Amino acid sequence: MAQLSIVSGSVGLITLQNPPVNALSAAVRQGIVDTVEKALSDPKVKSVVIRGQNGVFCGGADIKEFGTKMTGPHLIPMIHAIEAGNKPMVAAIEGSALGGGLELALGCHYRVAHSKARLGLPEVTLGLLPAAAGSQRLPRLIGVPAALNLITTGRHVTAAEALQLGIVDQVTDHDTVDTAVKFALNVAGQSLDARRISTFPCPRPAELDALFEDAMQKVRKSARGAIAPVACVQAVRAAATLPYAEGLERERELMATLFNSGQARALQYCFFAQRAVGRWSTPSGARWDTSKPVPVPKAAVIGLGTMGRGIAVALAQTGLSVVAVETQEKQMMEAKQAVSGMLERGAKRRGVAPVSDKISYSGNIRAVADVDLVIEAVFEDMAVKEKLFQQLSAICKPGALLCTNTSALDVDHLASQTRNPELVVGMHFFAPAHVMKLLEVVYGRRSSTQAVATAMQLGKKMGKVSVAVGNCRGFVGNRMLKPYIEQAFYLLEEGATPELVDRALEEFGFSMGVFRMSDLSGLDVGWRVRKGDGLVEPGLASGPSARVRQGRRYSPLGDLLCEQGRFGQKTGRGWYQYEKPGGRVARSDPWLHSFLEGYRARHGLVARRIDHEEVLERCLYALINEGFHILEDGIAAGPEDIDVIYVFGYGWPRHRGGPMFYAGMVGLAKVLERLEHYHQAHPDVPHLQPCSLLRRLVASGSPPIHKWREVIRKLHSHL
Ligand SMILES: C/C=C(\C)C(=O)SCCNC(=O)CCNC(=O)[C@H](O)C(C)(C)COP(=O)(O)OP(=O)(O)OC[C@H]1O[C@@H](n2cnc3c(N)ncnc32)[C@H](O)[C@@H]1OP(=O)(O)O
Repeated sequence: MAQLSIVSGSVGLITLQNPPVNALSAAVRQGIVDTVEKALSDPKVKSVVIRGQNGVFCGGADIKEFGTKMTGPHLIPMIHAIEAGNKPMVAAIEGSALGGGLELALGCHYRVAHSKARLGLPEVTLGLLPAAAGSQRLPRLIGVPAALNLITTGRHVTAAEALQLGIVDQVTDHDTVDTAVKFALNVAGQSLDARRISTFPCPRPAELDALFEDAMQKVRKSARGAIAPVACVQAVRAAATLPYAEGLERERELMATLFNSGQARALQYCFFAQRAVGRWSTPSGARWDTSKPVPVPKAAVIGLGTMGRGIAVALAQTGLSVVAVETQEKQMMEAKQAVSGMLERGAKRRGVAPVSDKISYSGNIRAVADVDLVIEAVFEDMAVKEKLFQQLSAICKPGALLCTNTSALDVDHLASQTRNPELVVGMHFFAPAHVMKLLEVVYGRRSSTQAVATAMQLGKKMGKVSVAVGNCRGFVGNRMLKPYIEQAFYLLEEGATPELVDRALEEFGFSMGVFRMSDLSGLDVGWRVRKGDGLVEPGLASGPSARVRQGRRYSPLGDLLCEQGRFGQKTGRGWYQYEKPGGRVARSDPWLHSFLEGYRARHGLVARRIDHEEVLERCLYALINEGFHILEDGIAAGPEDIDVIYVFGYGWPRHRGGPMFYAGMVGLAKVLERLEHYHQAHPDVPHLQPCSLLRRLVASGSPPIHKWREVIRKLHSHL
């Protein structure tokens, strides 16, 4: 899967052939070994250009091969043979040169890149390090600080930055291969002594120890328990402190540890899961590859609160004309200012001009008459939304899609308020909507294939990871969050503190524990929902019935805090205390601790010692159990959809793969056994009762996650 031809009389042109990204599969590696050998031994060939087919240099090692038995030549000796060869080798980089792709290019003596190319060593994002000598060559080429930055973050750099850093020798706007061939003709016959990066001494910055300590501290802080970034620092340190061959050996050892870690498997699973959700399907038979989205040049956002502002910005940044509607004057004034600030900051970050002219504002809902798609982001109240959908149905042009940004309400009910329910879907964004990558596209019973396809495509255009999900209370993300939060409340009743619960979850890898998160998003949000559900009963201060609602265990702790005006960060008090309303730094609050003691005393609850293991098992397994119910109900098409939603929308640590992948890693039988144990201890908590799909999976031998769909399919065919 690599071909050699001779061009311009004396240049050997090697073309990697493995679409779509020319990943370095065993066949491609063998092809490179063979063609390089041929080119080096052919007296007609004076210099060589290596390029990739179809405008992509190389996307790196073939990730699909990672879980399989290694066959074919190894990358390190293959790249070494290129570097050690006695004819100049020039990498012609178009599209991407990532991971093993860039390492291959670093083995070449020269690199020419197209101005639109992207280069990087993203192995860390797959739980690995650049172990085809990338961790040893890159610091020798561009210095330790820059190499540390690229290798520990995995970020892709533009060709311009690569030139500035010294990764490439030339950038062109013209045909890359033609330019590289000319380059190869020019350097033919020249000495290669100064071009073999592995022979370069690694620049040793002053204060080397301090630099690495600082780098280590930084990655430990941001890695949230991921081990690959730490190993990356160690590998670069080896480059800076050891001779090349010893550094290479250290790279190999570190890689072996990472490769066999569950984290690498989890991160590689996430890579493919993120792509799998794009191949969506619905129970009605609608599919990504057979449905046709309609173009959406003009959209409207209704309601310019926090969510509406973010959505308007995200749409404008995608290039759509946006009509932003807000009926309250004060809110409109604040929104205009906030939106223009967001657009300016976004433009500055991306190095482009702000797109303020893309948004027009109106206080009149009739302004949406000619748009192709409306996203409603008004107050989370069914009566308000019902009325709005009735109005939209009358105002909008025929065929316009009506989307709701509700985070939990019934999309079918909203659709029933319109003349064309097939044009209604949910587009559930996450705050801040112009930043967060996740979008849940909620199809209702009557949503047309075209409506789902259009919302999915718009999400993709907006740079979102869009997941198609069915309609139910809370959809996927928020439905699973409910039992998780509920367990956290129960743990407080039983003797835990917010600090203990949050610490356990943050050590697990969540960006924020449940109580810090609740303080950030506002306790009043859940309070309003519980009120709407008829769960809040302020009169019931004590006695056993105070902790039972609608026939099941209920914790009124959140309601009690709200009754005290403790809404979290915005009021300066919640589960923690803050320096002032709007403060960000959570501090332990003695008031809260004595409040909890008083609460337990009032309800005859005796505090017991609760450890991190119990916090994790109860909170996470309750959430996972709900995930199995969601699969059983057909609300998510597969476990990947749930995992992507949790990783991109809920701060689930990516190196743990998502809740469903994590359940598989822990062992489904263990998850089942612990749920049974906790349900026995808390029979009044239905969320702890193991889902029958989990039982069925365990009974069928706990198949690997990619086989779950078969079990689910069988289950559905029996229903
Ligand atoms: C040791 C480890 C070493 C030496 C490594 O090299 S590890 C691999 C390092 N490389 C990467 O991490 C790059 C991964 N790929 C990407 O970032 C992107 O795919 C891309 C920037 C190269 C292209 O992006 P895009 O154009 O948006 O396309 P997709 O991401 O959708 O990918 C298209 C299909 O190609 C599959 N793919 C991509 N890269 C690889 C790979 N390295 N190995 C195997 N398969 C790869 C990807 O899954 C898509 O497949 P489908 O989903 O369409 O089936």
